[in-house]
Amino acid sequence: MTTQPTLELRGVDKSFGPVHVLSSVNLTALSGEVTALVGDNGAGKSTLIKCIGGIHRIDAGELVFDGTPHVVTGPRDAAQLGVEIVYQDLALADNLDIVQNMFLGREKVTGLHTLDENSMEKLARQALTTLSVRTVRSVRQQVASLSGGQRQTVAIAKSVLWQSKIVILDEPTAALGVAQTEQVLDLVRRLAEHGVAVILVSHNMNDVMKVADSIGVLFLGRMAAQVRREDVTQTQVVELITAGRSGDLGLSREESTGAAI
Ligand SMILES: Nc1ncnc2c1ncn2[C@@H]1O[C@H](COP(=O)(O)OP(=O)(O)OP(=O)(O)O)[C@@H](O)[C@H]1O
Repeated sequence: MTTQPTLELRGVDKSFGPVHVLSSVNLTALSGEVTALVGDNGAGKSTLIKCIGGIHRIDAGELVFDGTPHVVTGPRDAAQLGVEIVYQDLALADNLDIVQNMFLGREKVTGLHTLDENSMEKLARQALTTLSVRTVRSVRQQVASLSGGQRQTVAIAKSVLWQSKIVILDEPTAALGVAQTEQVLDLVRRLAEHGVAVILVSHNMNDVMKVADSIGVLFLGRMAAQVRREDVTQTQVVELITAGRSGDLGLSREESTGAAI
């Protein structure tokens, strides 16, 4: 039985003027799975996620959501399709508390046109509970007082609150210590277990091998291969990242473009 991907990229091209950044990129992300997106500096990862998030328009190819091709016209359009990107710098407002951050720009109001604090507080707490988050003491805590791991937790829980279908995490553990990294990786898995298609952009091979179900490797703007995690060793993934091919896998750069997952 084949499962319909939540997101599929088919032959995506993107250039900036004369700079050809993405060439014929294919990628598949399934609901309930973590799809890692890896590649060396400048391979095109950020450009790719910005294309999915509607920040860049693709030049050619298709973005297919739940089986239907869609021209993503901007970030708002992407959000309506259920895409949420959690950037490394998080874009949380330090001077606001957790509830205010989770509802920023999308506040709930009562019939009397006042902020519905009770309902927002309840929903924020529910989102954290859904992900079994126990590290945050109060949803009324100011974000400035949270640790790096707790901030990631809030940013990820926000995607649960807004029922995102595709959550793209950009280097979520880059600034974290060992214990907090473990907590965030657990959270990434739980997010996928809730049926979200998670795309994890990471340079950290330990993280990738620990949580990914599938790994897409970009090499100089081409998808060198997308492979199941259980079918590869870390060494093979590193080879794909650095050389665009892995002899052991029998995948050449040309042959493997769009390789089956
Ligand atoms: N707006 C732009 N104009 C011109 N070139 C760009 C633009 N954005 C990205 N590039 C180029 O596209 C290539 C891919 O960059 P991108 O940031 O997508 O790579 P990356 O894989 O995310 O790298 P890193 O891991 O270092 O963040 C780079 O050569 C970069 O210089």
